Amino acid sequence: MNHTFQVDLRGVVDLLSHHLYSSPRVYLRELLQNAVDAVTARRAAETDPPARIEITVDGTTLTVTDTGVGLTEAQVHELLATIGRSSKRDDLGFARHEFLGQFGIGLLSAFLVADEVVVVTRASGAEAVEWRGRADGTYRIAPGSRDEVGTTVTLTARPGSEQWFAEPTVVELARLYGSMLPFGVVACGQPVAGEGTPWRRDDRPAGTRKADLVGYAQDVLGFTPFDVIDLAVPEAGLTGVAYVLPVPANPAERAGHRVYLKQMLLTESATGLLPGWAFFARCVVDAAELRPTASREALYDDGLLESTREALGAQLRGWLVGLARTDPARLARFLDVHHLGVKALALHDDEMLGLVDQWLPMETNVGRMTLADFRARHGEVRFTATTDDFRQLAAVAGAQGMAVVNGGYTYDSEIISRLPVLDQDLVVSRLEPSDVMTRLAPVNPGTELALRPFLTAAQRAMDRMGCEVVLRAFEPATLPVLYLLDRAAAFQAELRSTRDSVDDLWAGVLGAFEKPEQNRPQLVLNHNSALVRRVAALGEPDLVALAVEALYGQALLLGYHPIRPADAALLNRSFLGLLDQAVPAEEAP
Ligand SMILES: Nc1ncnc2c1ncn2[C@@H]1O[C@H](COP(=O)(O)OP(=O)(O)OP(=O)(O)O)[C@@H](O)[C@H]1O
Repeated sequence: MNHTFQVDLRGVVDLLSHHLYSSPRVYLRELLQNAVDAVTARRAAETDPPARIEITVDGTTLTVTDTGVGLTEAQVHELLATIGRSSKRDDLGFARHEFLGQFGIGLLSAFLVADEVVVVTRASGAEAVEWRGRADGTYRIAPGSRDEVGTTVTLTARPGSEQWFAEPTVVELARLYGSMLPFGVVACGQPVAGEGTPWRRDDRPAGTRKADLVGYAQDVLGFTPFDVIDLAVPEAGLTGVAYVLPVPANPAERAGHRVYLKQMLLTESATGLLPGWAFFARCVVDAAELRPTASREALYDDGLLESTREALGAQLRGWLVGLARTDPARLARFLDVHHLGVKALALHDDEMLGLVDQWLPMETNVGRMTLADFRARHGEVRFTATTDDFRQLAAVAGAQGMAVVNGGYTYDSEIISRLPVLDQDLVVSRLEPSDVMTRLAPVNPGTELALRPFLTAAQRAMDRMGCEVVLRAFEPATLPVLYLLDRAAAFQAELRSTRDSVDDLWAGVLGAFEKPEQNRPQLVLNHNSALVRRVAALGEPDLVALAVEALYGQALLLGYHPIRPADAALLNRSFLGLLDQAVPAEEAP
C-alpha cells in the first residue's frame, strides 16, 4: 500500500529561515513577487486588465492586494496548501519563462514573520474563497468576501517580528525589491514603482535619459559615475548599464552588482557578472533568462551566466576602444584612475595591449611617455624588472645614452614583454646592472697601474662586505660611485644573509647553493669624479678604507639598496672615523 509523505511545516520554515534566506525581510519580496506573477498571468488571459498592487499596514497587520488572476477553490487546495506545487511550471516541470516564481515554496516565507496567513482570492467567473493557513501546518477554507478578481494576502506579525511590519520598513522593502516594476505598486499610500528601468528606451530626450541614469547612480549607488555604458545581452534577456567608477577600485575586492530578474531585485551584490578585470565598473542589470538560486539572493552560476559575463566584458572593452578613437583626452583621464584594470586586461587581450601601448604613459629615464612613443624614438625597448633596479640604473644608463623604461610597476614588465605581439620585429630586453657595467669605459692602463695600491686598499676594505671594487670612467661625473647588484648577485647576497641567521643544518643546505667567487656585487668607482680622484690620491691606508666605506654607504643609499645590519655598522664606523679625522684632536691638559 502506498503512503503519502507528511511534512512538518515548522521544520520546513525553520530550514528556510536559518539556511535558505539571509533575512526574514524576504517575506515581502515573495508576496510582491506572487502578486506580480498573478498580474502577469491575468494579462496573458485578458486584454488590458487592471495591473495594480497595493501594500498596506495597520498596526501589526500587513496586506498585499493584487489585481491578478486569483485562484478558484480547487486551485487553492492544490497550490496554496501543497508545498512545492507551483502554477508557474509547464507540463514537463520546467519554470515558465514569464513568471518570477518557480519552486512553489515562496509563500512559506510568510511564516518567517507570522503564525497565520490569510488569502482571500477570486478568479474570473468563480466565487471568492478564503484560505487560512497556520504555521503548525493546518489550513481552513471558507467562502470569501471579495468583489473584484484578484487576491489579498494578510499577515499578522508574530510577537518578536513587529519590526518587519513597521511602515517605513515596509515602504523601503517594497521600493528596494519592486522599484523597477513596470506597473503601479503603492506601499502605505506611497507609489514605489511604475516607470520600469531607468535605462528603458522611451520618448525621453537622450539628455534626460542620461541625467536619469546618473541620478540613479547618485541616489542608489552613492557616486557620480565617470561614464555610463549601455549593456545588452539578448540571449540572457539582459539589459542594463555599467557605471564606470570615478575613483580607483580595489582589484582584490570582488565588485558587487545590482541584479534584477524580470524587473524585481535579486541582489545588490552579485558577483561573477563581469570578468575579474572589469573592477572599474558597477552594473545594474535586469535579466529575464538568468537563473536565481533557490534563496533568490544570488545568480546561479551556469553556462548562461558564463557566456553573459563574456558578452558584458566584450561590451566594456568595446567602450574603451571606442573612447580611444573618439575622445582620447577622456580616455587619458580614465586611465589615470583605472590603469590597473586596463593593464590586467592587456596581459591577455591584444587590443587592450595596443591601447596601453598607445595611451598609457610610463616612467622612463627619458621622461614620462607611452610605450608607442618610446618605441618610435628608441627602436628597442629596454626595461628594468623592478623599480629599485630602475632607480639604481636610470641616471647612469641615461648618461651612457641608454633609454630605459621602469617595468617595476604592477603588470608593466609583463606588458612590455608582450609588445612583440604588436610589432614582431621589436626587440625587448630586460636591463640588468651587469649590462650597464659593460657600457662603462675602463680607465687607461697607465692610470689603473698607478692606482693599484689604492685599489688594493679599497678592495681589502670591501672584502668584508662581499663586494668587488672596480674603477671606471663614466658620466655623470657628479656620481662618484655605483653599487651594481644583478639578479644572480642579489640572490647570492640574500642567501648569505639568510645563512648567517639560521641554524647549522639549514645553513649547510643553503651553503650548497652558494657560489662564493662569482656574481659578487660591484662597487664601481667613477674616475671622472673629482672626489674619487682625491680619495684615490690619499696615501694613508686607514683613511682610504674609511673613505671607500663612506662611498659604499653612499652608493647603497643612492641605489635604494636594503641596508643590512653589517652595512649600518660600517656606515656608522666610517662616519665616526671620518669625523674623527676631520676634527682636531683634544689638546693634552
Ligand atoms: N497573489 C497570488 N495570486 C494568485 N496565485 C497565487 C498568489 N500567491 C500564490 N499563488 C499561487 O500559489 C502558488 C504557490 O506560491 P509560492 O509563492 O509558494 O510558489 P511560487 O511562486 O510558485 O514559486 P517560488 O517558490 O519560486 O516563489 C503559486 O504558484 C500560485 O499559483
